[in-house]
Amino acid sequence: MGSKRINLNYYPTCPNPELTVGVGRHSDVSTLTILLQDDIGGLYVKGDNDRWIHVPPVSGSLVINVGDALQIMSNGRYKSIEHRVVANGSKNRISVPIFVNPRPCDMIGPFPEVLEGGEKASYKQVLYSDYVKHFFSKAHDGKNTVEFAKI
Ligand SMILES: O=C(O)CCC(=O)C(=O)O
Ligand SMILES: [Fe+2]
Repeated sequence: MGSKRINLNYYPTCPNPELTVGVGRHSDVSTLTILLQDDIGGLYVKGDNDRWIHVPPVSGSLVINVGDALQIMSNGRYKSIEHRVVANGSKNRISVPIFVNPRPCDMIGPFPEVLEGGEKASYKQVLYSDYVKHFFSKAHDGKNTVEFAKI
């Protein structure tokens, strides 16, 4: 299913990383994101107790992040991961995320198979392009975008 989008992210050295937002906290709108990062580091995910956990670069490995579309389609079984990027004080950083997305024209909502045992839907059907438009209509705001699809 769907469309793929590849971004090439370049984070130049930042003399005052503590005063700068690399990428603000957000969850991706994808189903899954496959991320290649170089050896600099700076990606953090939100863990239990709202603690930020650094995702250390591991040579030859990819980071797989769950996105909002999969959270919605799985009726919350899989939770999208909130993450952010902190700039580096002495080195440039590059990352290459591949966002595996539904197609813009797809309606997304909990899969019928997920609800067939009588589970109540937590999300409504939304046009994926509307969901993405909503995401880009505002500043990054943690996991608030998914509220757009909440019942
Ligand atoms: O640079 C990274 O490690 C992550 C970038 C990111 O979160 C994004 O492009 O959505
Ligand atoms: Fe992201």
